Amino acid sequence: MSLMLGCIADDYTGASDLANTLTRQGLRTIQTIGVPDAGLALGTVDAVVVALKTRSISSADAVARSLAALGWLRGKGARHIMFKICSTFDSTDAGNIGPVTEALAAALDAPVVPVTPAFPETGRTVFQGHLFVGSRPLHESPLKDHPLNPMHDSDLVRVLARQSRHGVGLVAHDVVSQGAAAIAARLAALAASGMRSAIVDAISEPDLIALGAAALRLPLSTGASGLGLGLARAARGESAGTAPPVWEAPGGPAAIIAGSCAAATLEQIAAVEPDLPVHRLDIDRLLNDPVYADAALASTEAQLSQGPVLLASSATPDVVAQLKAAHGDDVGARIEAALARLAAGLVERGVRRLIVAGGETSGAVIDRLGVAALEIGPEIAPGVPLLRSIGGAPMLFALKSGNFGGADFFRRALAAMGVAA
Ligand SMILES: Nc1ncnc2c1ncn2[C@@H]1O[C@H](COP(=O)(O)OP(=O)(O)OP(=O)(O)O)[C@@H](O)[C@H]1O
Ligand SMILES: O=C(O)[C@@H](O)C(=O)CO
Repeated sequence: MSLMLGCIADDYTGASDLANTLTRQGLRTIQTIGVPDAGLALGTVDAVVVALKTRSISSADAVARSLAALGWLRGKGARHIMFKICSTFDSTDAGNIGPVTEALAAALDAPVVPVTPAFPETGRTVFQGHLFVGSRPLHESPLKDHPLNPMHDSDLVRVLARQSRHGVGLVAHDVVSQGAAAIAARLAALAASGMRSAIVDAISEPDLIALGAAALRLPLSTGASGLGLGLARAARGESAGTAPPVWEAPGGPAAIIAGSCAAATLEQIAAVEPDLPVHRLDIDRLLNDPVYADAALASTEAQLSQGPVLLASSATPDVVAQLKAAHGDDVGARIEAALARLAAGLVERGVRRLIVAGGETSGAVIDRLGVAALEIGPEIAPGVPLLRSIGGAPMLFALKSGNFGGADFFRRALAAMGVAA
């Protein structure tokens, strides 16, 4: 059986966000962690999202890993490839959205690649090539303070052009609003004039549905979950979707690990603090004192038998800036590794329901736990589904993108896992 859609995601929370959207649009979807081993039983699926951790690595590595994922998806007969990026276009001038898109396009012989991070359900819209987060342009949103890739330019044609070897065009909203045929004609005209990719405006679901129909005729598209919605609608027709599965909650305690410093995550931690133990980690000690992590784990043990526990490195932009100045630019990666070790320690202590906040943090944790693939369950919040591991003793997960979810996200996620907080 060939796949309707083969997707390559540049981080793990982004992958589960896309898998959630595809599932809700009626495509049977699974998320794999990296390129699967030959032994992974796929079952009958319409779409596979291969989750990579390539958003913040060197562009050469990101290209190599994405091409490996492409090779596997083509082996499964994927009819269209979507490269899933962040709805806030998280990247630097060195990449990786441009280099990976161009490498995939070359491998697929794609004449032009439509690119849009629009995801109106979570407030991300693109108009005249400018990305808005809610009512603010990207460069005035909290993304200007991101610890790994602060975003200082809202003009995505300009941002993508700085990362690309070929010209970048724009399919503006006046064209998008005329529907799929008009979008396809504009993309073909841009290709004829030498452009190899184009930012596509989208401010609403009808825009995304029109874009999906135009994009599906091409071999490759790049975007966030809104593009996924459009592609799924086009691939699947007007299907009402499949009912989300109901899973029996595994026994064992629940815990939350937060490595995201996004404004939404900070608010979510504060909101749950009156109801459960919150360990705000001392980053200097976490990075430098070999016994600190063990002591932190030991102090959670008695608490875990009473209810969920939250361990957080999350900090405000001023504290993040101080830590980067004191420890260097790789402080983020070192914190991720420390949080992943803590997550493994929690699992050794019986935790079977785990919520992780932050895409890079989720990548480090899921890799450390050796999860091979994930099934997609009911939606907890827009862009965040409940997940169940495939292979081995099942665990439940929620992998939350930094800026997703309302103030009560952790309570909702725990409830979805059968835990009262
Ligand atoms: N106190 C801190 N100081 C500096 N960096 C931190 C601190 N706590 C966490 N970090 C790092 O900040 C980065 C946060 O990235 P992560 O992707 O996990 O969250 P996010 O960007 O909010 O989420 P997403 O990518 O899903 O939007 C990680 O590299 C993490 O280790
Ligand atoms: O698109 C988004 O915003 C998310 O799925 C994500 O990728 C954040 O890491």
